[in-house]
Amino acid sequence: MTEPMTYSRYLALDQLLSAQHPVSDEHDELLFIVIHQTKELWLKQAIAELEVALDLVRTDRLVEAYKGLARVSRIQAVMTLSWDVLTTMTPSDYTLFRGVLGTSSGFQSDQFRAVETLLGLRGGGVPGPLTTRFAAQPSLWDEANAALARAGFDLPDAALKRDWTQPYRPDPAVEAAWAQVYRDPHRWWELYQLAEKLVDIDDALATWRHKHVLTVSRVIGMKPGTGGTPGVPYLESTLAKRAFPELWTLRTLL
Ligand code: HEM
Ligand SMILES: N[C@@H](CC(=O)c1ccccc1NC=O)C(=O)O
Repeated sequence: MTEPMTYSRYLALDQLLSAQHPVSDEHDELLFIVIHQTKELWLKQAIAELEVALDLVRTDRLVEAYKGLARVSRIQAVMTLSWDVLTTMTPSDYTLFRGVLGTSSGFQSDQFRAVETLLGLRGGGVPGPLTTRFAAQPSLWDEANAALARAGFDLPDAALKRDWTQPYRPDPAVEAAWAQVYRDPHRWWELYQLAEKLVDIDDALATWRHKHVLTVSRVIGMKPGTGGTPGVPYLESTLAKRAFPELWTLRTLL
C-alpha cells in the first residue's frame, strides 16, 4: 500500500528545510539565505507564468494572457516588500558574515536574468543555462509587437524579424503604433489592456531595483559588490532599463 499523502511529504519539507546552510555562526546569515531562497522560488513561479503568457500572446489569446501577467506583477510586489525584512539587518550585522560570501552575488542569479530575458532585456553579463535557452526565442515584447502587426499595424522588419539573442532596439514605428492604440483604447481594447499589464510588470521591476539600491546603500554604502561591480553606482545604472521602452516613451506623444 502506498503511504498516505501528508503535508510534509507533499511539500518536500525534509528537503526544503534542510537546504539552509549558514557558513558562519552569525545569527543574521539564516535570514540572508531565507530571503534569497524565497526570491528564487518566486522567480521560478514568475518564469512559469511568463512562459505561458508568451505562448498565449503568440497565439492571439490576449485576454487569457492577462491573468498570468497580473500574477507576475503581484509576485514582484511581494519581492519588493521583502526588502523591509532584510533591512532589519544592519551594516554591523552584515559585515559579520559578508566575508563568507566570497565572490558570490545576486548578479549570478540565472533565474533573475531569465526573467529579464523573457521580458525583453537581453545581452550583458554571462548568461546561465536558463537565460541562454530563453535568449534564443522572441521575448514577451517581441511577441506583443508581433500581435500588434497581426492586428493590422505596419511594423518594420527590424522589430519583427530580428536576431532574438541581441538587445532590442527601440523603434519609432513601434512607438507610433502603440501610441495609436493608446489614442483609441476602445477600438484596440485587448492590445491596450495587454500594454498596461506589461507596464505594470516594468513598473514593478523598476520599483524592485530602486528598493534594492536603497537597501544596498543602507547596508554596504559605497563599497564595491562581491560580484565585482562598483556596487551602488552599477545598480543605479540599471535603474534606466525598460523591457518595453516604447510603452514608456509613447506617453510623451499623447
Ligand atoms: C544586504 C543585502 C544585499 C546587498 C548588499 C546586495 C548588493 C548587491 C550588489 C553590490 C550588486 C551588484 C553586483 C555585485 O557587484 O555584487 C547586486 C546585484 C544583484 N542583487 Fe543584490 N544585494 C543584496 C541583497 C539582494 C537580495 C535580497 C536580492 C534578491 C531578492 C538581490 C538580488 C540581486 C540581483 C538580481 C542582482 C543583479 C542585478 C542586476 O545586474 O541588474 N540582492 N547586489
Ligand atoms: N552582492 C552582495 C552580496 C549579495 O548580496 C549576495 C551574495 C550571495 C548570494 C546572494 C546575494 N545577493 C544579492 O546580490 C554584496 O556585495 O554584499
